[in-house]
Amino acid sequence: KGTTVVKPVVYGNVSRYFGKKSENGHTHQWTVFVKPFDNCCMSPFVKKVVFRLHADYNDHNRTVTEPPYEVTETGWGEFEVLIKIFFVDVNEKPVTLTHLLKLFHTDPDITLGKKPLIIEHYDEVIFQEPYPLFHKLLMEKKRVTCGEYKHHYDHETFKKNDFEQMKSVHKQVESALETV
Ligand SMILES: Cn1nnc2cc(CO)ccc21
Repeated sequence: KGTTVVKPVVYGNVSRYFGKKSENGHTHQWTVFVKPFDNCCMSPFVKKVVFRLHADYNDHNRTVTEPPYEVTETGWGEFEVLIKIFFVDVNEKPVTLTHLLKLFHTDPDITLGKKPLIIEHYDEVIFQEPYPLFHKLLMEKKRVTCGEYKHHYDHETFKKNDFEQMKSVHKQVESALETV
């Protein structure tokens, strides 16, 4: 039958300049996250999310086992964060999203720390023919209890970058469905 379940997610980071450099050289506080696009809680089908930070951070593999799936830190540099989502069904392969942490922006209000920088990317976790029990968990539409998420898309960026990305994701799904 080829049942396909699609879970839309948003991942990225928020960053805020301290307004000055602190004694340890850190200049920004940031939060990297992954959240459901449609505000349906991910906890029924997500076992844990591991955020792999830059190797120089203490305990650079941060494991989060319940929502909100996010890590907040301070620092001075931008680097790639690996976001690995593990599912409650061990037969389902974990999904790894890569996000380039962004701290800096040309907008003076952001540079001066008057407002945060918000970067969001859209993607979809696609499950092909999940086992019945897991399928049931995937279809549970439990509303998020950790407060409604607001998506602060930078619409230009979303339309330009993520739309291209989305088209490629759909192409993958179509070709995968052809094989079944
Ligand atoms: C690359 N980067 N940027 N900011 C950082 C902070 C730490 C922890 O002190 C380690 C690495 C960092």
